[in-house]
Amino acid sequence: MIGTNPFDDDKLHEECGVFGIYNHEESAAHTVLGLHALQHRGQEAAGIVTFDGRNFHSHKSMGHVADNFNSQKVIESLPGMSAIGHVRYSTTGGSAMRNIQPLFADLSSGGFAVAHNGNLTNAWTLRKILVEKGAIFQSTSDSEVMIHLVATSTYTNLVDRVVDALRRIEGAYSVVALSQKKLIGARDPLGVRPLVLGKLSDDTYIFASETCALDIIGAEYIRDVEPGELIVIDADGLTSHHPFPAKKPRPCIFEHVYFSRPDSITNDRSVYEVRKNIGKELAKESTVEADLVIPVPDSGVPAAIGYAQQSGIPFELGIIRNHYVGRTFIEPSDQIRHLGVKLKHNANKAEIEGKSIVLIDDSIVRGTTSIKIVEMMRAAGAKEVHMRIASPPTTNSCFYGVDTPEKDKLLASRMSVEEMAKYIDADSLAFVSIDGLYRAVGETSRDSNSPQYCDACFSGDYPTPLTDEALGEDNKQFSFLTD
Ligand SMILES: O=P(O)(O)OC[C@H]1O[C@H](OP(=O)(O)OP(=O)(O)O)[C@H](O)[C@@H]1O
Ligand SMILES: NC(=O)CC[C@H](N)C(=O)O
Ligand code: SF4
Ligand SMILES: [Mg+2]
Repeated sequence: MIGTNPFDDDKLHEECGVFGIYNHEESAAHTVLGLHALQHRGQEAAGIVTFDGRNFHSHKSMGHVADNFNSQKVIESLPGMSAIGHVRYSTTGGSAMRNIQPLFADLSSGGFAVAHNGNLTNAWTLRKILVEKGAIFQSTSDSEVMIHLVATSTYTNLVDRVVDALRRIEGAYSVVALSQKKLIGARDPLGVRPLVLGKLSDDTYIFASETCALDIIGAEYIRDVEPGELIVIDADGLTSHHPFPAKKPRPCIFEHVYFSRPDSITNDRSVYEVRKNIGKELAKESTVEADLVIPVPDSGVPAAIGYAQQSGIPFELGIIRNHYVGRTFIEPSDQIRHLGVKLKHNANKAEIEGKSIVLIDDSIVRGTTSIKIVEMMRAAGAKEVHMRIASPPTTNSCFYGVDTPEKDKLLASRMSVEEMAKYIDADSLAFVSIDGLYRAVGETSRDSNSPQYCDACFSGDYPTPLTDEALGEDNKQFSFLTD
């Protein structure tokens, strides 16, 4: 027997993207496009489940959407007028075939598929209870707990059973679910992860993690699914439910900093505008005399534009990015990540040589990117290299569906800002303040009594109980097949 803990891998973790469409002749093809637009949220694996009025169909694959859903044969294997899809970056349960979503099960009420973005903070605790009662789990993913809770709920109607299941889970979830008759979209009571509602025609509805997935299929953005809201779409149209006690929302502020695509609207705000605002706040808080503002592409670009506009220092592309390399933050080993930074960025020497530069990046996580980029700028002849970061120091891990490694691997949890500056060999280093970040999203400051966003990775203030985490690793051992 192999003794491992299914909820403890040392893989890197990030986001996922979800998509759902109801009542469209080309539901699978639209889902492929939607997932392609959400590819930045998860590049490990992708999956689609459709329903054709009689049977469910599924295609899942490790890797990118464009590489695995690119043939007519695959699309034809997914017939039906409704579909849900998922792009995955694992947070709980390894990067394995059996953890690819949507997850599917035959319930007493019929087929049921679920796609989940987020991470449940009591998944292990619930799983243990369910296994003791005889549940046979098929995956090591936290998301599967939801299916078992729906399956074993004593309510008779499917929507009640879903609500019953969601009431028992803690943590973050934006889910889309598909049954024979219904497409369901739901967001956790705090609305930590995003989910939007769109429309293609009078009775063709769409759910997606971000509005960029609506744009790609020409759908109209209607509104965000509200925190704590569950929307059911079926032959009778759309019904909205608010089954949880009302809470002040705490959407993830890191979506604005890094995760969402800049052309998306998240929490009613343009991600691009917010990123530019963060750059402006950063310039106000941490001015420096320099010849050029240089973004660390891609994610540092909007903040660098804001910084340049506010400071009046010219903006130049001093680093060129190779677009055929994925996001380094989410590559699956330290070695590859280190190599990734070199493969990905190159100095535009002609611009850099002899200049004092302000480098702008959105975040420092492990410091892998910063250390290489500063070194690269110096090798290209930069006179001075000042680094400015468009988020506060990332000092805490995320338990809500985003890859931040264990706390001790986060550079800012181990070092002061001065120590980090030395470590990355920058002439100066500064981060935007937490209030500066809140100003950038339109608030006057962070309300410390009742924060408007989840910002736990900067503040350590987790908005939900961390039930599994509190048990400690030693108490969470399971005998389990490795992924
Ligand atoms: O301190 P680190 O551990 O290096 O992580 C932080 C870096 O990772 C991300 O970029 P990434 O290269 O992943 O993606 P991007 O191209 O979207 O900016 C982020 O934008 C930072 O640049
Ligand atoms: N990043 C995510 O949202 C992942 C969803 C889910 N927790 C999984 O690991 O599959
Ligand atoms: S801990 Fe950070 S990354 Fe995670 S949900 Fe909260 S703000 Fe977002
Ligand atoms: Mg980056």
